[in-house]
Amino acid sequence: MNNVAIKVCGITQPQDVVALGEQGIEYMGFIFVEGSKRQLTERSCLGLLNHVPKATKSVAVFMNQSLTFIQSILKEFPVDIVQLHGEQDGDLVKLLDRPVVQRLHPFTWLQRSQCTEHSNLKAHLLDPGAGHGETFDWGTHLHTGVEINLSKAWLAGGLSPANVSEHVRLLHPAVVDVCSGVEADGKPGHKSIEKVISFIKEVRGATNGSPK
Ligand SMILES: O=C(O)c1ccccc1N[C@@H]1O[C@H](COP(=O)(O)O)[C@@H](O)[C@H]1O
Repeated sequence: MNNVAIKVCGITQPQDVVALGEQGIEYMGFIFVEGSKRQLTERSCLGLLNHVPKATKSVAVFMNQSLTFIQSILKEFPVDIVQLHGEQDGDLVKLLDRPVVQRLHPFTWLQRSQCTEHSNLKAHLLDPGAGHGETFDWGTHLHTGVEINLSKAWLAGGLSPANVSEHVRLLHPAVVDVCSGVEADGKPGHKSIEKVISFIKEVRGATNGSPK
């Protein structure tokens, strides 16, 4: 089986960036969504990006925000990838000068016809929710006879150390993306490194060891 890369999202603490870097996480996500419990400001982000190792790609997450706002953040913070999480964000993909990961609800992705592709679209992120740990019942759809190939897609939605290996074995995504499932109890934006280590172990155990 091909291996699967890991994105840990919703990081707000410099010490978490350092610890996740030491664990060799491939993608780290920073949330600029207004109203999110993990929302970063221009100021709070400054101290975070400096600690991201070269081998790790940084991802800035936006949802239903203006092009002007997104560009103003990108000007200050040279992140590698933009994640557009809103259902209404499709038109922005081609206007950004960075690779874009575009979130789609799994139902939308399964209908395929609605998935317009642009040259800077890096991947679709299949997620039924927005950082609330909401899961999707992929099993039901796998048994309808419709071909499901997630090998280029990123997968999120309530992933955790307890369920990630079954998702990897069942769906073989390119990247598994986790936010709330590896947080310290009752502390949104603060990662539990024990949970992250256990998540990594489950992902690597379900594949061959290193990322794609
Ligand atoms: O985490 C948030 O607060 C958030 C807010 C708005 C849009 C996206 C958000 N998080 C993203 O949700 C997925 C998965 O989250 P979870 O593992 O189900 O909790 C991840 O891509 C985050 O970037």
